[in-house]
Amino acid sequence: MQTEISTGVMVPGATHHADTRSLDDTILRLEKLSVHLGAGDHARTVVDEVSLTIRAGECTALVGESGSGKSLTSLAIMRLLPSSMHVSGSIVLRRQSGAQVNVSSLPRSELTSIRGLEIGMIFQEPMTSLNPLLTVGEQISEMFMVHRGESRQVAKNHAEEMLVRVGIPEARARLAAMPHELSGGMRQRVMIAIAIACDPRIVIADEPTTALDVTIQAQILETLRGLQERSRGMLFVSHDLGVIAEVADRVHVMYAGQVVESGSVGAILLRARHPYTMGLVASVPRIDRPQPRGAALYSIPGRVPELARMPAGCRFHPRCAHARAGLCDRVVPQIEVTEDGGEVRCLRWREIAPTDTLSASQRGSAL
Ligand SMILES: Nc1ncnc2c1ncn2[C@@H]1O[C@H](COP(=O)(O)OP(=O)(O)OP(=O)(O)O)[C@@H](O)[C@H]1O
Ligand code: NI
Repeated sequence: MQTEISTGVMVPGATHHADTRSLDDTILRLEKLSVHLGAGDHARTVVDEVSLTIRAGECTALVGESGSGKSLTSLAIMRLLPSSMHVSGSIVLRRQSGAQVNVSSLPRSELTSIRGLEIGMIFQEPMTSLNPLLTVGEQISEMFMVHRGESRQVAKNHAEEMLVRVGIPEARARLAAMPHELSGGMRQRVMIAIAIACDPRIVIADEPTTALDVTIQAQILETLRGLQERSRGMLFVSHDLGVIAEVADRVHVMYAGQVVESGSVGAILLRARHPYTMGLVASVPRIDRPQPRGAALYSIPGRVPELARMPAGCRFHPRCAHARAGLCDRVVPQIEVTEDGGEVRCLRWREIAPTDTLSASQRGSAL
């Protein structure tokens, strides 16, 4: 059932950022992208009408707990979903030629002209995405040989340049290294080199630093930030709002397959409106507010619901301290646009929004 009670402006879909920037900055736009699993009576929607924009020079982030649909959203863009899934909605890509295509309806034969060339992808675990039997030089060179038709020697020189660009020392010698001879951080740099070799205008990074220790994580984030200065746009996926705060310009918070809030990174961190976002913010360790020794960080009680047992009304209501019986357990909240151009999917956001999320979290766990 759809909502009949409105606490504010109702907006179908999530396409109305109060944004003054030129539309020409847009490289990729998801319009109500949904991912469906299975067919017939057993069909389930695992990603539900996600709309977002990736712009040149900007990093758009997806954040949310495990199982919220972040990876499926990025795999859908790359057309890498398992065969048991299909999508609805559109994935509009402005190609380097200027032509617009809907990636979701592109014939398979044209996908090689998108992957690597228009969109590069970096995954969490480089060991599973790198070929263990080829040197890193061969794997980077292959991008130039396949996509640009370069000779082996020219491609090798370009591969060396890429290693330098992603901060790998002794690049010439490293070309001959096998993936297992490199540290986790170096392997992730190789993955980045492969992803950006053909200068794609979009890079999708799905948990690119999750497998790395904190120091290396910071270095990789620094490298990724450096790559963004140009006309490239990034989609950055992470469950860690602390990492997101370091790289993102805009943030979309996902819960149980839906975007529940979006906004600038500043608005999300300082003026979260959705109780779920407030919980995520309160669970980020803060350098300027050290935890008392032995004190655990706040964590949101409960778990993300299973697909087969999606709660009625607001999907978050069973975990929400602000949920009101008779309302939140009955009425499905729609996306509403906030005055600062953000979006929020909560029936009570106007009543509960604190002036400052930090003061809310400082008050303790009472969200
Ligand atoms: N191949 C699959 N078959 C069936 N269900 C799947 C498959 N892959 C993912 N799912 C389900 O879809 C939902 C979203 O998964 P997804 O991997 O996108 O989550 P995520 O937000 O990336 O989580 P994580 O932080 O753990 O990577 C989950 O409930 C998951 O169980
Ligand atoms: Ni994931």
